[in-house]
Amino acid sequence: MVRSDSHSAGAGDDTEPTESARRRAARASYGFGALAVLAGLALSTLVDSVPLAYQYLPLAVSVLAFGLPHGAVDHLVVPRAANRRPTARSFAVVGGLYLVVGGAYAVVWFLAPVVAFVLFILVTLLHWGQGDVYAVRVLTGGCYLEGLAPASLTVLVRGGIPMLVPLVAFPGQYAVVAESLVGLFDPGAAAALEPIFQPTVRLGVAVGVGALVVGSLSLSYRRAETLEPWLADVVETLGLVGFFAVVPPILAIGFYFPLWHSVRHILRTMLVDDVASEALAAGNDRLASWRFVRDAAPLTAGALAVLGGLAVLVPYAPTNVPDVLALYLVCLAVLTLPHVVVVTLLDRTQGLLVWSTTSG
Ligand SMILES: CC1=C(/C=C/C(C)=C/C=C/C(C)=C/C=O)C(C)(C)CCC1
Ligand SMILES: [Fe+2]
Repeated sequence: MVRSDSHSAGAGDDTEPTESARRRAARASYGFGALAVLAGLALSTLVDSVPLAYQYLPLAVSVLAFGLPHGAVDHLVVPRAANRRPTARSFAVVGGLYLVVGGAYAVVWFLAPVVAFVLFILVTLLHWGQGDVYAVRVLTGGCYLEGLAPASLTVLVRGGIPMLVPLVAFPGQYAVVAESLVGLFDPGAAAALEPIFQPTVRLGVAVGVGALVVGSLSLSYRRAETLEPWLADVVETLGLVGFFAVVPPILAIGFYFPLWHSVRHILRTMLVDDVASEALAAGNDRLASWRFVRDAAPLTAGALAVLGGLAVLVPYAPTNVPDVLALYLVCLAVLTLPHVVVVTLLDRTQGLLVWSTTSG
């Protein structure tokens, strides 16, 4: 099931991008990440005077820029990573997966929106954590994440920061967003979430996230052979904690989702695409980007059709900007569950699945 070269994520076979492509991707991921964090921090100093509706702007832009498109090449990535040509069958498998898993989860939103919302937070936590484990291991070269314990802790830390720090720091806005998502299906139901916004629960969450950060970074420190990747991990982790503790969450997620999570995944898809990877290695970012845009365009349109379908089907159609963005988030939720399956298969194909590594 797992190839023998799994430790080095496929090093030495011809599906592996050249080292210079990987380094260029790493630099781009740091650049966009720093942009997200610094822009968010800079803007958040002005945010008190900016109407809430404008805080939704970056999230709205992510519909077309990076966010929604980042999953729109899911039908191509696994065959490409395995050095196979995508076939009609592989398209059908991914299409069927989206239909069955996404469809079933959409039904949960209609029948039990509070359960669906909590699931959304948990799935996002695992998925964003999973994405950052890839980035730390492959882009930053953090070999210390091989093995179940350090990788799982880093998943929880990197995904827990965007999903849980805002709950501690901005419970009011968190509750408003939760209400607007759940309210598309059942306006009264969100009251069931009230306990999670209580001070004692938030204190527990804060202590838990703090312990995970300290535990995870100390374990990684002990396992790191060289200090540099670990230091980069520390800077990113603490930078994200500060970012989500200070920047109001709608704005924060609006910067993080496209410019951090999505950009990193898009770079990953470029590295498994021979043409884009060679272009990156040659410094031809335009060609690499064009390949991605071309590959992602059809299913980005498909995702917009899902958004349109949901707009028609939800019992309480959106009437204002926050509700439209709530609808977008529900659409993301439904598309993300099958996307997580594809990314997990990609992890497995690249020998990065935490429970398939043999060391540690
Ligand atoms: C906007 C927002 C929230 C939730 C955002 C989520 C859960 C986004 C998920 C996006 C995904 C899964 C993208 C695909 O990779 C919170 C945390 C409730 C806090 C208030 C602002
Ligand atoms: Fe993703």
